[in-house]
Amino acid sequence: MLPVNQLINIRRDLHQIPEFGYQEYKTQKYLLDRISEMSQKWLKVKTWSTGLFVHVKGVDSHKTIGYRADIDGLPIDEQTSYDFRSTHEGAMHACGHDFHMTIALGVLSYFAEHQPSCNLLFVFQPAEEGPGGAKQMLESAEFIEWKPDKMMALHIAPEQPVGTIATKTGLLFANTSELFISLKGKGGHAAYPHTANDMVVAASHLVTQLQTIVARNVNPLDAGVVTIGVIKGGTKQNIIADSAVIEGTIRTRSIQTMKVIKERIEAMTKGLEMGFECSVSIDYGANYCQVYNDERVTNEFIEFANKHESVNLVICDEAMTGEDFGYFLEEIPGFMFWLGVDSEYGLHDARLDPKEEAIPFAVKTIIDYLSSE
Ligand SMILES: CC(=O)N[C@@H](CCC[C@H](N)C(=O)O)C(=O)O
Repeated sequence: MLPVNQLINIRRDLHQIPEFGYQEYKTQKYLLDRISEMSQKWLKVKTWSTGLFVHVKGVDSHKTIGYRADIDGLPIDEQTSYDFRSTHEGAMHACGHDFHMTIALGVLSYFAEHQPSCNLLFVFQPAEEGPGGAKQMLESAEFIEWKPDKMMALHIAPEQPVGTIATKTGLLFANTSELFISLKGKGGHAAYPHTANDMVVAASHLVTQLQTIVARNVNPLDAGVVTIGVIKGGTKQNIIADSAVIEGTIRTRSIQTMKVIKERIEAMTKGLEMGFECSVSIDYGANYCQVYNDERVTNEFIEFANKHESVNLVICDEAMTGEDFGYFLEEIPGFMFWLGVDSEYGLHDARLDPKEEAIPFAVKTIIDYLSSE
């Protein structure tokens, strides 16, 4: 296994160069450089867009296990006091993908030295935060050639202590849809509101109305989320805005509820068009299917984790987070789990502070798991 200080250095290097979906050029080069330092005896490396596939030939080539790590960062201005803070202004690894990549490299470097019993396929996937890379990688010729029989992935969990692995069978992460709404009205002088159709007022009404969907239209025994993360409109305090945009995300436990929420959004925007004499367009951006852990494969992993003396196994509840890893699990039995990293601040927070002790713990645990296969 790579020495702990090398793993930490890798994480810190990656932390400094977060890049957005399909712009992960430096990240891809960094990963290729680290992989080129490993023994190549059993490795085959293929780039895919800004991501990578690394195939490790096992002693017995009849079975392949896929291990996926996502590689993109988020548009967040980092507010940590690290001396290895992001060097890319306005970008941060605030969802732990620097951890995910480091752990994958740590596991890969071990199996580059110790031939695994079955084949392994490491998938370094771009654009998890959007617009999504899993579906495209899944459909690629490289993936089809090396298609795994089982897939696994992890995600850091700030709220769990180091040493914890949390997972469950069945639904783990929600169905998601991005939401982009664009409003067009008529601008004008702030002193002449009767001559204009103010899109700041219309957008404000719509944001408030959208909040009623989960409260009034979703079965309380089911669950949904409509979060608006962006509202933009206007150019100056004394000009009535002729346009506005609203951006958000929808999360549901079921595909049916996603349909209900989208229908309600469409009905509300139609009402807004009439009420404010404006035009509204909706774009649902990237949609991710749920992450659904296969019962048999997940139970086998749970059994392994239960027996592993250094693992604190937690059977957790599902979460409304999204993950395009769900697409892999639609086709291939597998599972995802949360890795405890004990951060006071959560995912997508500019102060996210995951504890680096979680990295060697994860590398060792995953090596042990894959070695037991
Ligand atoms: C684990 C995590 O935080 N994943 C993201 C996935 C984003 C999906 C998409 N861009 C959206 O916003 O709907 C999450 O926000 O849950």
